[in-house]
Amino acid sequence: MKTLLINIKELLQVRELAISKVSGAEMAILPKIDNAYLLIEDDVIADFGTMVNCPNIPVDKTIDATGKTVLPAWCDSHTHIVYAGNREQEFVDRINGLTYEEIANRGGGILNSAKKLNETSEEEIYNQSKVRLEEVMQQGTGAVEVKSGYGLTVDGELKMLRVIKRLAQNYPIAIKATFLGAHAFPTEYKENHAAYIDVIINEMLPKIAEENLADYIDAFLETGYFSVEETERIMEAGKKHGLIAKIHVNQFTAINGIAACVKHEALSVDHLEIVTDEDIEVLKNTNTIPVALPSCSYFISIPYTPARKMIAAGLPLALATDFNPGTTPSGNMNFVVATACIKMKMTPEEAINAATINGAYAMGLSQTHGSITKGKKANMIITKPLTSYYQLPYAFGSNLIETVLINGVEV
Ligand SMILES: N=CN[C@@H](CCC(=O)O)C(=O)O
Ligand SMILES: [Zn+2]
Repeated sequence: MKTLLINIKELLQVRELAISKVSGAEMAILPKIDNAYLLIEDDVIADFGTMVNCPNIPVDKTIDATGKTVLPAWCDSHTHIVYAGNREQEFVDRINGLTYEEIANRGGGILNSAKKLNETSEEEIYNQSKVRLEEVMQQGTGAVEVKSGYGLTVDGELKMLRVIKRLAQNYPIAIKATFLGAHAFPTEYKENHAAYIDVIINEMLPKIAEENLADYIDAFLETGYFSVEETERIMEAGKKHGLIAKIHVNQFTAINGIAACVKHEALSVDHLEIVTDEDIEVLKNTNTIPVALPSCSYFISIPYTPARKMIAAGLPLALATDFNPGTTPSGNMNFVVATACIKMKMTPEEAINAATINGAYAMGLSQTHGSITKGKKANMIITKPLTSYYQLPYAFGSNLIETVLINGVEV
């Protein structure tokens, strides 16, 4: 099957050579071809260039993209798409003055979602989650990481990971699964953290490895959740089962967690709303990518990740949604890109790099996703006619996407 896109006004994120990520000043550069064509063969990008060199070959389908922008589909490297029910009541409680922390201390928050998840059947969780997955695909996401972490019991965590596996089998979008048993301490382990960590390491992890249910391991490294030492135990145990770390850290407090993640060669450190100079220093010249989640900052009114400071220090930065029922009930990467520009002062070029190639890197997919490169998956967004790609973050409330292709097929 051959599909030819012609007359593309702007073809963005064109990388002749596959790169793994962009860092620091490189993030301001978004290579593009004006008046371009792009050839898709089956599920991969076969060729692209300027219209003057457009091949005159028989194809199965031609898409005329006059006036439109084409760019790689978003790569959302941090989500909790699989959950049961919602937390609308906590949303209203926060409007009425309670904080996220106060709600969590009353048994709400993650423990509220865990209760709902353990009371809901696997089939029902699958049905609720697939609606969200279908929605984010329509919004231009072509690769996504999904975490467990609302089970907090052996059965609950396995149930979540099996749902993620089933979604990966049934949908064309690339899905990476992350085991987040260390998301919160269940009430019965509140006074005995070591015992819950033993359950994670000795009961959950071996079963997850046996069924090959996860690619990565995560923990909520935060004051009141998992300490640096506890998270180190989790990362070490994960590594023994071949699971690389991607860690929630520095959401509310900076407690030297990032240094521990770098020491354990984490692929990514995510949230980073609170970042110290030492945290930035320790990330320099490492393979660990920081991931910012601006719609979480927006939704629960916490600081935004200091992108300017991090990029000025030469660091790479990825953007992701954090789609979850508590702090970010939205998986819309278009909103994330716009909010990064509006609130974090990232340029459109930096934000698009962060949401495509760097997002792909943050879930180990940059060899196949995140740029317009021959041989990569034909995952792309075709916009409505735009004056320029600046409109994507500028017109933040408009749906500017006309078509989404995943593996070369319209979704
Ligand atoms: N911070 C930890 N985990 C999620 C929120 C969990 C929840 O409130 O359900 C996050 O990334 O924001
Ligand atoms: Zn999260």
